[in-house]
Amino acid sequence: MSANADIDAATRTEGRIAAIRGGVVDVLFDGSVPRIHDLLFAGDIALEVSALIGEGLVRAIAMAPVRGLGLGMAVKATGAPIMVPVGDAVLGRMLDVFGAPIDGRPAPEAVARRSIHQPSPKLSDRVLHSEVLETGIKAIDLLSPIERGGKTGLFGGAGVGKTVLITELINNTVQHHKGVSLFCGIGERSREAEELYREMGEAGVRDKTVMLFGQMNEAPGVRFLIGNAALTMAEYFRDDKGQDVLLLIDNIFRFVQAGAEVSGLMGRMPSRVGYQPTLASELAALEERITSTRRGAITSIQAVYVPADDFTDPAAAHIFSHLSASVVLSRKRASEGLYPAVDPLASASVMLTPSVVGQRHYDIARAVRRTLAEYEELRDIIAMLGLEELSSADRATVARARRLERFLTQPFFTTESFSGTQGKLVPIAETLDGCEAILGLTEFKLSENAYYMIGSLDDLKEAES
Ligand SMILES: Nc1ncnc2c1ncn2[C@@H]1O[C@H](COP(=O)(O)OP(=O)(O)OP(=O)(O)O)[C@@H](O)[C@H]1O
Repeated sequence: MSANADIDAATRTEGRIAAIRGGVVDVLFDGSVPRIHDLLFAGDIALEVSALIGEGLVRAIAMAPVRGLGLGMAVKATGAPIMVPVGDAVLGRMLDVFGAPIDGRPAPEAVARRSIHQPSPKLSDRVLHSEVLETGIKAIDLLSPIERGGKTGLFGGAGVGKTVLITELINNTVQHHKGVSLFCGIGERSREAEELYREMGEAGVRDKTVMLFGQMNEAPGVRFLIGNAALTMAEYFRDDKGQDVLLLIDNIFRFVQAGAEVSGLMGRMPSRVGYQPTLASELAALEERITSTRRGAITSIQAVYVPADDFTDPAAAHIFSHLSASVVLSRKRASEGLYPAVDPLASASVMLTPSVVGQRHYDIARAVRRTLAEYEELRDIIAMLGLEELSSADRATVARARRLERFLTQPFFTTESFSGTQGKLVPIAETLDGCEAILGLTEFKLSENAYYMIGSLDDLKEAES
């Protein structure tokens, strides 16, 4: 090849649209061909290269509705992937997948930019913590303690309280968190984004928080990549500044769903239950970046929508396998008004061992679970024969279990406006004392309802007097 041809190829970075199918655009380059993940522009519509077909043809995903595009239109290759701003300048801001502001304020100036696609840390760089992040939420701290530097999932079907719980966790933990917090909204309602931005401002924590949104009205490409954009910013705080990062994601299921949409648009054959064949590797690529290294920790809390309340759903099952703690929200509890609707038998955490939480906590948590499990078994008998047919020991178990169930409900700060009850933060020591006292009850002077929506047992005493 002559030197001339080389120069020619390097400068000829313009292609033409060869096909448009939904949000997928094929572009033909007759000079140098862009690489995977390169950013292209057709007018002002951004496209990300996601497959190289051969003979100059690349397949790209549109990051916005493709209205106005036509065959033969010119496409510019930028020669680089999507780059987002990193650094302290993004703190206090609400940004999109390109790191552009969506809070109505000017773009952060003079900032370094990094590609949203980064490898995950090497296995040898990763560290394991065995420290618990206390949330002040009784049911979680007792039964499914959150690992500092680990990944926790909040699982639940539609409308069982995932968003309320994640907002409450922000309220309870962001203020006390020493490092920075990052909120990543994927595929949820835009209204929730606005509410959160306002709440963060009111709570006075916006200055150490970054909020990124790729909401449900946006293109699948945006929803698919917004998590990567958030992680690039989180990695900067972890690796360059050595800070601890609290990463909240609502909702990681929407990432998998966006991947399925992209896969369908790309013409790939779907796999189990209609999901993309690449589900496991796509999810692992994102989840493996959420790790703690010697330089800093990323603690992530991820809301996980469970389609049709089916926990065997491939997306839910795959997400589950990446987590160190899972808080499962149950529809049955929500329908009984037992909020937060944490299912005590299905929720679990690797932190719940005597060596991490201590023998007493471990024993109390087991006793609570056992009592509730026994009550579950007795429910059928009660339904068929009535409570009177039970032995007095079983009746006492039922009485204790129903009081425990109610004691594990809690008024939230974030629901004050519609529940009318003041929110309560309960230290784990008081949760343990309360559960221990209820487990030891032999006489039941107070009604079950006395235990409903209180903080610690001290509130009970107030109600008594
Ligand atoms: N802790 C709580 N206390 C009182 N009410 C609650 C609580 N959690 C949830 N709710 C009720 O349940 C409703 C749905 O909660 P939320 O929006 O968090 O559900 P979700 O699981 O995120 O739903 P979706 O899948 O639709 O996003 C709330 O609007 C509220 O009425």
